[in-house]
Amino acid sequence: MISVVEARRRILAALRPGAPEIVGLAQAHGRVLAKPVQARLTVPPADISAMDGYALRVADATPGSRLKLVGEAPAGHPFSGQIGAGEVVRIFTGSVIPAGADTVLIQENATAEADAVVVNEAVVAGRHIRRAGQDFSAGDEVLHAGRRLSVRDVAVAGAAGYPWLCVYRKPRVAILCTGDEIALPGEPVPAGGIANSNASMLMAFASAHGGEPLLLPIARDTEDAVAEAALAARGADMLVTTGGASVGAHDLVQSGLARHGFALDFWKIAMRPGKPLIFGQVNGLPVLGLPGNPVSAYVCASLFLAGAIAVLGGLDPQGPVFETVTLGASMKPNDTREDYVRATLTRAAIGWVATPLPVQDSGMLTALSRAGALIRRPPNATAAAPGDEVEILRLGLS
Ligand SMILES: Nc1nc2c(c(=O)[nH]1)N[C@H]1C(S)=C(S)[C@@H](COP(=O)(O)OP(=O)(O)OC[C@H]3O[C@@H](n4cnc5c(N)ncnc54)[C@H](O)[C@@H]3O)O[C@H]1N2
Ligand code: MOO
Repeated sequence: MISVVEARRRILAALRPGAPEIVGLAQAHGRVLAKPVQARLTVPPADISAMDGYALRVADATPGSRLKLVGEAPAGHPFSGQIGAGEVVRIFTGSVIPAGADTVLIQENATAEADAVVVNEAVVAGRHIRRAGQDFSAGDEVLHAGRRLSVRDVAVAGAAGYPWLCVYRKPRVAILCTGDEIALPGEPVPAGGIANSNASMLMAFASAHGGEPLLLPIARDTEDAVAEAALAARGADMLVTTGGASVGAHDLVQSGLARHGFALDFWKIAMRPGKPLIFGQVNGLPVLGLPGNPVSAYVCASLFLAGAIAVLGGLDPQGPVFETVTLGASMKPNDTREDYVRATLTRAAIGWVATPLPVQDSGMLTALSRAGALIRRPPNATAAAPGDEVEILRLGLS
């Protein structure tokens, strides 16, 4: 059995991002930039006023002086002339500073008359002026390729003059649930059967991590059904299966895929839950074979599928982010498998406290849903006591 770290390394090393595509700016949110954004515009485009008031020369702005009003320049309508000695132009926030002016007198510090303005407060040179290019200049690389675009990045690209962006395609994640006993939620359940919770869980998971989920029909426990489903997955960027990963006579994922020349990379990892994880390729399509137990499938998705979707979507490989918190209850020594223990996460005076849930069965979805974190127990970890430090993977919306 290989380690969790080695399994992640092998999966991520086998994946390449799909082709880039052009999408509208708002749709680019959450996508990974395939080409850098070089500003088409300079922002601000010229020296502009940050306030409503008057543009003038600082030398004229002595308190009590009466200056001649020679024009008005709203934002978007620059003053075409030049400000001379003793002159002011009415300006507004966003107005281009007229030629000849070197400062701004805010309107609260001036008295407006019909054709003149009286200065009430002294003014400092350059005050309230945003300089041309203060944010960026045309040609500057304002967003680098490989960046996952935040809402703020979308605003930067808009300001830089882009109506669309070139981003990596959302990875298409085909999801295949196997088993004679499962039925889609809402459909009649066979005797002794259960509702297929893995399908919707993995579809939501794939979407939350930037993928485009495609649900294949359930494959019953025959090699034929699995082989047929593998054909249906052609065109996807990854096939994720659940169930049929273990050693039972009805665990047919590998043998079904073998009909199409399945090239196994690894099977079985030193992890609990998630031991029977499968990874390989069928005709160049990466296949991640998750265990059927819903908790095992989820934990494997968190540790491997999230990173896989990220790489397929154009991001650099990166591991899950662990935090160190305080343990809330004692834990027994661990065996040779890396353990991911479902735990509640509470905020106390000492900081975050993770307390293992009493039942750790890998079929217990309610415990998984109540958990706020997975405690990572390294292989062969010694017994732990309340107050010890533990590493956790926080469980958020996904
Ligand atoms: N003799 C051994 N038996 C098992 C071993 C082992 O090493 N030796 N490993 C165990 C471990 S660990 C796991 S994990 C499971 C994984 O088995 P499979 O991937 O083959 O999964 P199934 O047997 O098909 O199903 C397991 C369990 O999960 C339920 N299931 C399956 N699909 C779904 C679904 N889509 N939605 C909800 N629940 C699902 C299924 O009904 C079973 O109860 O194997 C152990 N056995
Ligand atoms: O590894 Mo299984 O995934 O323990 O339940």
